[in-house]
Amino acid sequence: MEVRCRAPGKIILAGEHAVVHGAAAIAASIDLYTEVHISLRPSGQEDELIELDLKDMGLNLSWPCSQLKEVLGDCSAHGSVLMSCTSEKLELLSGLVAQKNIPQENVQLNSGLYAFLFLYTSILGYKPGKTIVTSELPMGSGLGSSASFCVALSGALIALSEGFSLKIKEKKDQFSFEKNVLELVSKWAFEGERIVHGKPSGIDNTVSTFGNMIKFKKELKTTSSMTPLNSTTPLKMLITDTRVGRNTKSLVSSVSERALRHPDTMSSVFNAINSISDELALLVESPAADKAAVSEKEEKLMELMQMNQGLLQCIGVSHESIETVVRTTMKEKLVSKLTGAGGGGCVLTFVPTLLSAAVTEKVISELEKCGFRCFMVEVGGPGVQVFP
Ligand SMILES: Nc1ncnc2c1ncn2[C@@H]1O[C@H](COP(=O)(O)OP(=O)(O)OP(=O)(O)O)[C@@H](O)[C@H]1O
Ligand SMILES: C[C@@](O)(CCO)CC(=O)[O-]
Ligand SMILES: [Mg+2]
Repeated sequence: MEVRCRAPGKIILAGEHAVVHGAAAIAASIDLYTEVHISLRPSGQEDELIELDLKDMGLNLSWPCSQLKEVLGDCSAHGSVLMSCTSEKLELLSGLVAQKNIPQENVQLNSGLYAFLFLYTSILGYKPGKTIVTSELPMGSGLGSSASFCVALSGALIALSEGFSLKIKEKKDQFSFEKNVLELVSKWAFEGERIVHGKPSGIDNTVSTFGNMIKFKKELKTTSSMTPLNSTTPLKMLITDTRVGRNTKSLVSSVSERALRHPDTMSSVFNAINSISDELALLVESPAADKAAVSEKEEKLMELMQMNQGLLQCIGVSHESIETVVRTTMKEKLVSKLTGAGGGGCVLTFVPTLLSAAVTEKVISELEKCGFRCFMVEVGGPGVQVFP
């Protein structure tokens, strides 16, 4: 039995970090994917293994099923029985990963490996199998690499878990999950994200699962709310990867610490970001009948992105490299903001409909001279997809 599943990365148009503290945020999927292929091996043989092949990194790891069972104990694994990783279990998982002597330059991978072992054994138990992962997303750069990894993995595992029927999509060589199964995929991925991030809001796994553009709000006491948005005009975004490494977990906790030091001030900033997301959601869905209306809409959108970037700087998650992108693009009156956790990573630049190709090329060339990598993305494609 085998299955292939892919899930997209994302951009956040407004509201990152504030969303962790209850503000609304707007995110959209992009056309860069993480793909997970799992083939199960027949059980009951000797030397059964759970293997993980991280193709992009050239890392091939495996754990004997018997060892995993001995360390993690018996479990009644099933895709429909959602569970969280306890701190005791995380400790056991870290022991299992530590034995693999991961090269120092890949040490940031550890949390992804804990998430892999947790999701695999919680959903499929100790069934032997080989998982191959490839990704088009730069890892740890703000484009949701962790969420797309967790969503693609959870999707593939659930597709292989007993009792889940997949619906064949008309005319496409592709399967889709029923809506309630999609919700389950997103919830499992959230449990994986908790291992990677510590305190995720859930926006990244939600947009990677459902795709398109969403407005997301984490209700502090109950569950989260997700509203799909229908953008009436195409949004073209230039992404600049500053190549400055950062880690979402530590950036999220640095914002929480600042919020503890200045509760009233930070709460006002989060409220302001919430208003930006509310306004942006209305704006993207508002009709724009002619060129003048499109330009007016784009001006407003750029202003909102600019204000959001200012507030992100104010909560301490910008970075010299991000400010360089903001200044460089501003020379051509283009607005940029960080996306995802900030601290380096990727920056979004809105590309207005009427911007000439010559100006776009000039901006890209200046950014690349700074050592950054630029690429265009399609905004708002499909979410998780599963292939037989
Ligand atoms: N393809 C992958 N294979 C294994 N682990 C991965 C993969 N992609 C991401 N990860 C895990 O996720 C970590 C990066 O997650 P992190 O949340 O810091 O960045 P991001 O998701 O790219 O950005 P953001 O959360 O700001 O959108 C990696 O260090 C690794 O542990
Ligand atoms: C920084 C953050 O707001 C977005 C990361 O893409 C964290 C989260 O919401 O989980
Ligand atoms: Mg992440």
